[in-house]
Amino acid sequence: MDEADRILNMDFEQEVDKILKVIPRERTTYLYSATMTKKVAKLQRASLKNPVKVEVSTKYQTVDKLQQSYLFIPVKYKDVYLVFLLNELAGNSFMIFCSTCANTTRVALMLRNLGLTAIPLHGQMSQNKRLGALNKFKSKTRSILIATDVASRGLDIPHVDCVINFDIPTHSKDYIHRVGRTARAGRSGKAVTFVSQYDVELYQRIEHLIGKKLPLYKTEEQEVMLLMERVTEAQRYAKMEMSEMSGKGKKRLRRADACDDTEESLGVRKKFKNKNKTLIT
Ligand SMILES: Nc1ncnc2c1ncn2[C@@H]1O[C@H](COP(=O)(O)OP(=O)(O)OP(=O)(O)O)[C@@H](O)[C@H]1O
Repeated sequence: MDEADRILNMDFEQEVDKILKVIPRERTTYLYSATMTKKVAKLQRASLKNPVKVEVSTKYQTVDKLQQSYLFIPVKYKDVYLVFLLNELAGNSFMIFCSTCANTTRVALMLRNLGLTAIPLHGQMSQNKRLGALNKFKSKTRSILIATDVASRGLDIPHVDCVINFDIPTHSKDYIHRVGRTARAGRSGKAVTFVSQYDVELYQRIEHLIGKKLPLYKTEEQEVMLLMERVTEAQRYAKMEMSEMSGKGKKRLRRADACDDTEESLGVRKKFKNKNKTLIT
């Protein structure tokens, strides 16, 4: 059972029970995770007999080649700092994590309005669309994947250079999984976590979990603010596109993946495209 601590959560109760019913009682069960649960109630669900635990380390660790930092910024400037960071680190491929499907879509639209090749991936998309998004990112047709925690585990895409926690993870263990999407198998990578005035406690929990204090990602505020006007305009168009989509979604009889149509050309984007130059050249 891979990502066992997640699979043994009660939200997978029905699926796990179904599987346990059809597999042999006499078996060897292996549970894997970078963050294995110690909760007996959860482990009981895997029906273990005489369990043996093997661990690489007693504390949660991130790899040495992962360069981690954080940005402490007011919540209202998160978008502009994101655009700044993507420009500063241009040429890399990014995984950006958001906490909700709606924010994933919004950020993707906003970045696309600025000419950046961003694609969303979240749980409200059909499996086909999820695979499509993933393939575009894997084949480097898109250099920015914006995802919810649906993409925080298990994905092995070696070329990911940088993980950005745009919304801080609410469960600090998810931090370990998210940043583990880069610096895989001996490669190096970067992870930057956005910390707003509302995230301080959650951030402290993360530092406690990984057992180290991370450095601040250095930026010049004046330089970042130069982007404000263009970002504000891109936000405005993204908002219009979001409401255009929700209208469209209703017409389509609530298709589950309606909010993923960021790839389809919408009237709003066409109007905007001519006005705005690509930020990353
Ligand atoms: N012994 C090894 N030597 C070199 N590369 C390896 C070795 N074992 C695995 N790899 C490579 O490391 C990458 C990560 O492996 P894998 O996806 O199995 O990791 P994982 O521990 O399941 O990661 P996660 O749980 O974070 O998704 C893969 O590209 C795999 O080919």
